[in-house]
Order: sequence, then C-alpha cells, then structure tokens
Amino acid sequence: MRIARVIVDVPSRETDRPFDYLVPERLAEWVETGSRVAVPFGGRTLQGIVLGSAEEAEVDRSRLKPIADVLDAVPPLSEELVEIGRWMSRRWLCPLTVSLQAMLPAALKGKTEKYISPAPDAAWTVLERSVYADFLHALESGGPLKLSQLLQQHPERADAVKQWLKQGKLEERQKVEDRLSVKTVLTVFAPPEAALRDALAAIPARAAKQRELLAYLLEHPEPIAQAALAEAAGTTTAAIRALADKGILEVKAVTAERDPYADRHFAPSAPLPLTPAQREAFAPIAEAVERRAHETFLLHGVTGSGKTEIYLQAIDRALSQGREAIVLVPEIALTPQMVERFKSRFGARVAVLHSRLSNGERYDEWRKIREGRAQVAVGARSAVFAPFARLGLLIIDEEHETTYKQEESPKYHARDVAVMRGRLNGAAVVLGSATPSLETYGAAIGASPGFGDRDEAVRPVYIPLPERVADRPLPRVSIIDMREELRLGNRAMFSRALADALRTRLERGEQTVLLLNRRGYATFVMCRSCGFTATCPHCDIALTYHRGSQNLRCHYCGYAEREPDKCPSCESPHIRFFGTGTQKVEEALAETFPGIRVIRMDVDTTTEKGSHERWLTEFRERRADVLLGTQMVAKGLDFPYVTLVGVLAADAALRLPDFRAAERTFQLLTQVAGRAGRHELPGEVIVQTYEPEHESIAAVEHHDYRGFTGRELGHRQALGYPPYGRLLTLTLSHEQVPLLLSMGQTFATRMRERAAAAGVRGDDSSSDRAAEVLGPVPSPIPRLKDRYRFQCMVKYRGDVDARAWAAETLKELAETAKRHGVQMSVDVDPQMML
Ligand SMILES: Nc1ncnc2c1ncn2[C@@H]1O[C@H](COP(=O)(O)OP(=O)(O)OP(=O)(O)O)[C@@H](O)[C@H]1O
Ligand SMILES: [Zn+2]
Ligand SMILES: [Zn+2]
Repeated sequence: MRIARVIVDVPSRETDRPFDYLVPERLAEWVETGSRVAVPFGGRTLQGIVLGSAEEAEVDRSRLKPIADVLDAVPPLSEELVEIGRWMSRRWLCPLTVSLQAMLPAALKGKTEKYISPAPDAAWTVLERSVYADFLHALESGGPLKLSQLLQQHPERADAVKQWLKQGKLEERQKVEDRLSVKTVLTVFAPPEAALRDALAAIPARAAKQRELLAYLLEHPEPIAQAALAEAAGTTTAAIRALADKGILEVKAVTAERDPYADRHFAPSAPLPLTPAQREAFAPIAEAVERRAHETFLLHGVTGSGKTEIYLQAIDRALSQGREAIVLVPEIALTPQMVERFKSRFGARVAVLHSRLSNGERYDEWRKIREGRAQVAVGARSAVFAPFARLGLLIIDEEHETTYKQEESPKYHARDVAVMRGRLNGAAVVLGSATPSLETYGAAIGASPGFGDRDEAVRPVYIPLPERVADRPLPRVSIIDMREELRLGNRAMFSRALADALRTRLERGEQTVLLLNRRGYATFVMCRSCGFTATCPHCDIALTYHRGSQNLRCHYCGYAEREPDKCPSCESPHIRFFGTGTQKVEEALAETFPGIRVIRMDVDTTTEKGSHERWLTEFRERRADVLLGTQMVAKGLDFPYVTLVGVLAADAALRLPDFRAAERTFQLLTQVAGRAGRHELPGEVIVQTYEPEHESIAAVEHHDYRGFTGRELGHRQALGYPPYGRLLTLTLSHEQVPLLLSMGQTFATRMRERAAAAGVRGDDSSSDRAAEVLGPVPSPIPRLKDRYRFQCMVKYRGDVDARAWAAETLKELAETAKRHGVQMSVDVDPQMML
C-alpha cells in the first residue's frame, strides 16, 4: 500500500471524503484497510481510519503528506465493518467518520496530545538558564514532555512555555493517543523454590517483613498482584520493592482483563428438550445456519413461549460450525437474569456489552471478541458492531423496541445493520418479539412493503409461536374503566378490582408488578387559579417536580429552580403539582396497605451503577411484595411468584403527537401483561384506563395482536405512514427564528423542485402523493438550550429516492448553515416523532 485513502475524524460535511496519504516504509506492514492512523491535517494531527489503498493519488504525489503513525497493532475495524460504515452513511445520511467511529469502543476514540521539546538551536538567555534551571534540564534530558501534564503540574510555567513556543525556542509536536490504555497490574513473580530458600537464608533477621514475604512465597509460589501479595503476606509494598531491587523478586506490569462478571458464578445449563412447537420454529432457523445462508426470520412468539431457548440452541448450532453469534437485547432488558441465561449455557465464550460498563470494561469485552476469545456477544444496540470475523447468526430480541434506533448521529437502526451484516457474512438473522413492529410484521406477512434499504427491502420468513410452553395459559386480562369508578364514588388511585387483587396477593405471599405508564405524563406544576404552568426558561418544556429535593427540573437541560409557594404569574397560593408520579403511587400503596413492601424503579432510583440489578435481585428473592415502576419493569423479567400485573394510566401516552402512539401503547401493555403467570402459578392482569374503547387497549384484553395490527396497518396505509410510506425529517436549530424559517423554506422548496424534476407528484392536494414535503414548522420541542428548533418532514413512497434529494439539498445548504452557525440534523426513518 503506497498511498492510503484516509477518512479523518472531523464530523463535518466538508471533510466527508477520503484524503490521500503516503505510507512511509517503516509503517508499510502495519497500514491496512480499517487501521486507525494519525495523520497531519490542516496544521493539526488527527485520527483517521484507512478506507483502502490507491495506485495513483488524486493530487500531485509530491504534495501528499505521510501518515504519522499507526495506532493499533491489529486494525480495529475489519474490511467488512468498513463496508458497513460506508453503507450506513449512505443509508442514514451521515458523514462517514461518524458511522466508523460509532463502531469503535469509546476507549479507542483517540485524542490529540501536544508534546514540547527544545528546538535544537534554541539560545537560552542567562536569566532563563538560572530561573528555569530545573525545568530546562528536564526538557533537555528527558525527551518531549506532554503539554497537558506539564501545565497541570506546573501552571506557573504556562507563560514561559507560551513565550518560548512563540520565539521558536520550543518545538511542539502532536500525537494522537488513546483515551484509555490496556489496564496493567503490577505482578510479582517469585524465583524457583531453591533460589527462594537461598534468598531467605541470606536475608538478615532484622528485615522481618522481607523474611515473612519470602516465607509466604515459598508456600504460594504462583504469580500474584503486588497489592494482593502485600495484603496476603501482611507486609508492605516497600518490602516487595526492596526485594525486587535486590533482584530476588521480579515485578512486572501484566495486562489485566476487567471482567465485570468475574466474581459471579453461573451454574451451567444444558439445552432443554424443545416442545413440539419450539421444534417446529427452530427447524428453519437451524437449517439456514447449517447451510450458511443469509436469511431473515421473524420469530413471533407470545410472552413466555420459549423464544430465548430457541435463540440458545440456534447459537449452539452456529458455534459448532466454528462460527460466531451476536444477540441484541434492549438496554433495559439486559438484566443479570438475561445475561445469566447466556453465561450459563456458553460460559466464558460470552462477552457482554452494555452501557453500564466502564469504558475500560467495555474495551476489554470488545478485545475478547476481536481477538477471538469470545464467540457470543450479548449486548445492547451497538453490540451489532461486535468485531467478529466469522459471524453465523444475529439475533435481535424484542425487535420492536425503539431503543434499537439511535437518536444521535449516526441515527442508525440496529435491525437494518444486523440484516446487512447477515448479508455480508452469509449469516442468519432472527428478529424475535411477542409484539413485532408493524414494519417487520407487515413485511413478513406480505401486507406492507419490506423494511430496510430502498433497493434491498427485507421480507423476513414468518415463524409464529402462539402458545406458552408447557400449556401454561396466557394471563387473564381485565380492563377497568376509571370513569365508572369515579361515578361510583371511588376517587382513589386504585380501582376496587386492583385493590382487591393486590390484597389477595399480599395474603397469599405472591408478588405484583405495577406499571405506571408515564411517557407524556410529566408531573408538572400548574396554578389552579390562572392555569400558569412552570416551564424551562431555556427549552419551552414543562418543568418536572421532584419531591425529594423539592425543586423543579428540566429533563432536557438540567435547569433547576425551587418549588414556588405562590404563582409567579397571578400570585395565587393555589399552585401545586399535577400528574401521577411513581412517588405518589408509592405513598398511596403505603396508605392503603399498611406494611406493604414496595420496590420503586424509575429514573430517580436507578441512576446509580448497579442499582437496577440490585432492585431486581431483591424482588426475585421475594424481599418485596410489589415492584412499581415505569417502562423499565415491562421487559424481559421472568419471576415465578409474580401472579398479578397492574397497569395505572394505560392511556397516558395515547395523546402524544406521534403516529406510533397506539402501537407503542399496545406493545407496552402486552409486554407487561406477559410478566404474569409465567411459571406454575396462573397470572392475572388489571389494566386501568379512561379510554377502554381505544383499539390499542381493548385488543390487550384478548391478546389480539393480529386484530389490532390489521386495523392499525389499515390506518397507516390510508395516511401514507410507515410501513407504507417513509419519513425523513430535518431539524434546524439556531438562536434566531427568521434564519431558521428561511433555511427551512429553502429546504422545502428545493425538495419540491427535485420531486418535480424527477417527475414525482408532490402537491398536497393530490390523493396519490408520492412525495410530500411538510414544513417548516416549530419542532415538537420548539426550543432547547436557548436554541429555537424548526423541522421539515418529507413523507414519500418507497419507490421514490427522496433520500438522495435530501443529501443533495443538504450539501447545498451546508455552507450557509456553517456561516450562520445553524445546526442541521437529518433523521432517515425516524422512530421518535417528539
Ligand atoms: N422446552 C422447554 N421446556 C421447559 N421449559 C421451557 C422450555 N422452553 C422455555 N422454557 C421455560 O419457559 C419460560 C419462558 O421461556 P422464555 O423466557 O424463553 O420465553 P420468551 O418467549 O423468551 O419470553 P418473553 O418474550 O416473554 O421474555 C422460562 O422459564 C423457560 O425456562
Ligand atoms: Zn396563577
Ligand atoms: Zn431546559
């Protein structure tokens, strides 16, 4: 490779193309596609990724600069992942470096460090020589000094350094360094036994600590971490160092793995004999894995139907072929219980990737995969980029979950990435859910267009699994009309039915899961006299009341203010907070059922690392009667003593301005209902609502996925929403409105012109619109952190290439946007309309 094509890590549209660099002789062996390199770029040194090689440079060869350094011994990205990155940036319209960086663990996101050293011909004055004697000596004898470190240790030298750099007495060099290196542990190695005995005999009796140490090592000769040895032998590290200085012991830095599950024991589990229904569902998946054929499946299995056991056995097939597997689960469902099922079956071959790991832990898990020491990766969204070389199977559990779409750039959907990796690797892809998304389900049963990329629409093979294992029935669901309760004089938070059912559970020692659907149900402060609501001064979003700290907080920017005791607008004292928060439910439970043991899980109680796990373990060990929480209690939990599930405010999210509101509500209710009666004890579900007739709620009563979905697909088709039409949104933000309006209008106009040029009907009045451009209008969140936000939405049919028009239009607007500091953010196939 004489010339390397490098994509530099500057996430802007102007630099979004490869630049050519010479590969110096000394690096020739190390530079490959996917290598991370340091390159000079516009006077700086930046990190870049090698995309490939070129025979001839695009510019005059003599003007090319050489690559400064290669940052890893093995390229962190394979050719396949580089290919995936290229495809992602076309698919979701983001700069290539953004999609490439998304595949690297945070620890490998290099930062540029400055080093200073004296210029060879620097002429120091006598004064400098005397005032800075120590410093100059260190500089001249010790090699380049890291600037950031120097300034931290000696801030008083900053002025002198600046001066000298300006005078050319110091030279500055930049190097790209990893944010984090491999962790090393100082480890003590003892000599062979005979040498140890000799040493012990030679140590004078007064060096008691050293003698104790050697005696200990005679008993325990295996290498041991220095700190652990000091503790175990009851001595100090000074004693160890003294022996090392004498050459008796050897102390070396040894790379250590941070295994977050190191202190946990997983009882091995053997494959369960599959039920006939499971066997039937398993067969086509196993067959595809054996054939090494890329095929996508939708495993539509009701809650508790044994999907996970099918995943485990399919993975086993892939492993026995010497291939590897990725399992994606929603972040929130990545509980110890879930991890345990995989660790128990596959032991140390499993690497776990989730956001609660530290950067270092994540990096170590990632290296296990990259170096072939793990064959199964279980993780949240970004685990889809697990750097395996022989992928045979990709599984996405709870495939309908919105968390598989990343909300920041690159705004990719892990489902689409999984299918693309499946294609490139000849691997099977299994999408599993009790409530598949309309996109996947519609495509699988042939009712709507395929999902995914325009030219490569995916139609999964449909595999139904309609029964729970072992003939366990689905739980009985009752819908309670809360208006009726009110009419009968019950003003409490719990309907009579739910209160009775709860009481029975308490008597029997069984457990209850209570879900408070709080999306769009903020606990906001309102004045009863004038209707004033407290909003964030930077974001135009209602502030949320926090009882613990007695203040009002903005969930978007963190702004906080004290709870008002009178209305800031009309001075009325009748200002109070509204809405049902989990805290309020907890209080109501304690009042209604004295002595009840409640675990509350919401954003406030689960911020601390590991707290989520702790609560669930406590609940599993039956140290609480009720698990009360928001969305996070709805997913993936499998507790034998849960026989009652209650839902408060089932309709809370139905009025959100999002065309998926009904679908989300149905999915959430069905999933949480599925937590009841999964083992021997039968389950019961009570859903409280003010809108019992709403399709998404009524359908839950009879577990009627097909009925609900059929009607919902009809609505979507009539309105041209996904999965029939596609969406693309552009959000513009800036401190000033007029600029946003004019840029938004330019975008909309240029998009309409492009539609017309392509011969596509785009006028709003036509019933057969192939592409429609809406906006600019204020975004659902009209202001965020003091910036106004406007958006345009493009609604288009799958056969229209509106994405390409958007890409061209954005390129045209890029210069203006940069000049005025307008942020443009495009979302292809958005999942969240808020
Ligand atoms: N073949 C089998 N024989 C006996 N028990 C089984 C079998 N398959 C699964 N189970 C058990 O049935 C229960 C439900 O299975 P599992 O959790 O795999 O279902 P699931 O479809 O993944 O559920 P959900 O989507 O609701 O999380 C578990 O306790 C599991 O151990
Ligand atoms: Zn008021
Ligand atoms: Zn705010």
